[in-house]
Amino acid sequence: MFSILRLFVFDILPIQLLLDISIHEHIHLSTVSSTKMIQFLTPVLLFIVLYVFWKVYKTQKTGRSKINLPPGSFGWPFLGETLAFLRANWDGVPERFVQERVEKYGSPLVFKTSLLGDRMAVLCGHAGNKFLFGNENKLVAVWWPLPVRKLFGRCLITIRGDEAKWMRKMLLSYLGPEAFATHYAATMDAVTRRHIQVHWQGKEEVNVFQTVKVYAFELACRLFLSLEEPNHIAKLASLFNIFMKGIIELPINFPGTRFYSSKKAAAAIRTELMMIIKARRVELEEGNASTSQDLLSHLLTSSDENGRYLTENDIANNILVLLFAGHDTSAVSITLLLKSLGEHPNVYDKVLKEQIEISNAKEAGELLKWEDIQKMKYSWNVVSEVMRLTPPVTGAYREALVDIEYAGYTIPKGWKLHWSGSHTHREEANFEDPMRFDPSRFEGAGPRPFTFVPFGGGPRMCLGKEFARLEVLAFLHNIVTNFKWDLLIPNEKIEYDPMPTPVKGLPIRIHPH
Ligand code: HEM
Repeated sequence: MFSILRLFVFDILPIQLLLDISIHEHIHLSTVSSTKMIQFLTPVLLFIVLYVFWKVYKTQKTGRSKINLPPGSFGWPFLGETLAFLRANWDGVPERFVQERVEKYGSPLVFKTSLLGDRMAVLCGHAGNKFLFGNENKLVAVWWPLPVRKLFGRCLITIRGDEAKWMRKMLLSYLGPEAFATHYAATMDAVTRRHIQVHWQGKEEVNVFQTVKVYAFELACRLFLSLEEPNHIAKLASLFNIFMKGIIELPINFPGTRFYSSKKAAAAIRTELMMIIKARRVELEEGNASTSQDLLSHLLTSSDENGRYLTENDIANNILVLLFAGHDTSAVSITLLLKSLGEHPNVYDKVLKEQIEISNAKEAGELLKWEDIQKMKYSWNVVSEVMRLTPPVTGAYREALVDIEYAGYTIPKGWKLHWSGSHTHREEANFEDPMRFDPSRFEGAGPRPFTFVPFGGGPRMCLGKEFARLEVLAFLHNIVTNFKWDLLIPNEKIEYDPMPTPVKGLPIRIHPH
């Protein structure tokens, strides 16, 4: 967690840029004498001190300016209110940061703060979500912290405007509901069955999070790249674990830092992906692969209406993003789902009943179809209630493209904006008795628009929503029809790092039916 803090603190100062530029990869510290070291560091430190003073001056100046900024506080110099924000996450109640300020400033629709090293406006509640989701590319644009932008290169999440719209359309032609869900339900079911056979059957105890992380990665490798060979997947998975560690770190590209290792791992994954891409191109040309067998074939053979294709680099970078965005999110959702079902046996019984009805209507051994997924209504309400109480992605960020007038205040151009699903999902105004676990909230018309936003909304809504829905439901179907389970640590604490996970990974004891 301290790595996140360090990232945020350092992100305030462009020290990382300085270090990135001035400490070249080939300088080995051991060969530099201490005098030389002092000579080198003195101007660097001087620069930092001057920069710090300049930044304080600028922050205070903005605070005194005539612009009618939203209520709120920029907190401590440099740190802003990042510590309070992180503390709420560490305590497992991320919504507290927003709630305390909403109460303090008299229920505003927006308040100002300083987070992640930037001045920021937090837009509260469903009105804030509606405003941000509805103004993408007009008043606001998606924004990710520096290490993310540096590590991923040109891909969907690091580009904006028309180019991003085009790239999204290309990816959605595979991942969208019509294309994806209708064709890939059976493949997902087959992979899930195999996973359960290998990792669950014959076991007495399972650590859910560790196990479903393997499942989510294998599934993505299968559906994106048709990779099945266990050693190949394991090699990619281990590179991926190193890569993930640098995403929320100081972007110092120097041997020994996590960012450096992450960048190297990203380069190795890209090399691997490029080899797979090139081999596939040959297979497609020789008729040894089908155009619809997976995401890769689809992207290599699909063009837009003007005949424009994604480049091989674009494909490699976007597959990297999809593996990143779709890996832990699904694993977290499944883990929290199993936790809730372990805590609410009556809900488990109803889910089991629904899933057995679906199984009974099928031939022995027949795989799930899209129509079966459509029948899992109660099960999806349960998943939705789990994501309402503990959204795997607590919120996201945007950047103001112009000065924005909102709720009677001005949010200056360049400020960052934050929407918080974890706060909206627990507001009394949106959900009666919000802390109660109650899947029936999603029956009928369900929650009001913009009050339930686990996948975000608008043009930047989660691209993998259908993938995630299918994945979680296919897993749920197979797990409840095979097992019942007890939680080995009742009320296991959830920590956010940055996604919500039970602190011990949810160890359970499983009982086959
Ligand atoms: C339960 C699982 C998941 C949850 C809760 C989730 C949540 C989210 C949220 C909240 C966003 C929007 C962030 C924003 O407003 O900027 C997002 C974006 C995204 N998600 Fe997911 N996600 C999940 C699974 C997946 C999967 C399985 C994939 C890939 C197959 C995926 C790919 C993406 C991508 C590429 C974006 C960026 C879209 C863009 O910027 O245009 N997600 N996700």
